[in-house]
Amino acid sequence: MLPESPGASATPTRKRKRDCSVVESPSKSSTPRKRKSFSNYSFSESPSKSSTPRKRKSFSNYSFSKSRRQFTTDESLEINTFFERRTSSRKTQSVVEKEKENDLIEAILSHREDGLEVAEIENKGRGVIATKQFVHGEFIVEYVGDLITWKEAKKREVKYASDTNVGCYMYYFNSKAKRFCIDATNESSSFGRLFNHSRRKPNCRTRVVWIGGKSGEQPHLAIIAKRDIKKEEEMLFDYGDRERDAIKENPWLKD
Ligand SMILES: C[S@@+](CC[C@H](N)C(=O)[O-])C[C@H]1O[C@@H](n2cnc3c(N)ncnc32)[C@H](O)[C@@H]1O
Repeated sequence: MLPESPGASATPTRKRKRDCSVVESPSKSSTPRKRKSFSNYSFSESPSKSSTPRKRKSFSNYSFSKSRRQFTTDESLEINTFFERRTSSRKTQSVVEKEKENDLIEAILSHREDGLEVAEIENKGRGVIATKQFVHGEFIVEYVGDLITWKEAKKREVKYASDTNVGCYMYYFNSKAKRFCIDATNESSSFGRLFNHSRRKPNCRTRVVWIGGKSGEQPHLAIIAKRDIKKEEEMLFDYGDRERDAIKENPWLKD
């Protein structure tokens, strides 16, 4: 039995960042004395032109009175019209998270399975090896199988247990307050069902991804890189089974 790996049901935290729009503040050193109170003025020209000799300027929104040596201006205009408004091109955390989610959905729907091959692994039977590098957080493959209820899964387990030639490919998990199982017992060409277990040094983890379809939204299990993975490494995730009886029967669950 492959129960939900730690954290599989957890909703990723999304930290909100404040809006990155900034209004550039004026540089004090370049400000001529007589123009000190900016809040009363608005200029139609950009700050870069402020070094132009005064005589040549033709400001449309204010007039300069020589006698009083004061500017008068249309005060209804805002200070922002003088200072160039800059908007940061950096993405907020929520935008980055949304893009990652969309990438996962795209990878699942397109059945992405590249960069993997099956190999015989000592004492484990078949396993999956990386044929390319994966970066931390990258989608690797979907754990494909029948999506069934826990009740149905328990029934199937009884049936499978009666045949010693049938291995265990049931992945149990909770999501959105419901309990599910993906049964990948039937042989298929999908790599996900052949990932072996490691509790101590897993390089992959699972993540539940809900995708809408004809029959409504359904959970999918994406296997993603828990850290950077080198070519030739075996792909391993933590099956999460901590039950004493299960460990007694399958001592490799401890490793
Ligand atoms: C989901 S299958 C993985 C693919 C399987 N090795 C195969 O050849 O089809 C799970 C089974 O693989 C074996 N297995 C997984 N991880 C193992 C490990 N760390 N050590 C030994 N056997 C392992 C166990 O027999 C387990 O029931």
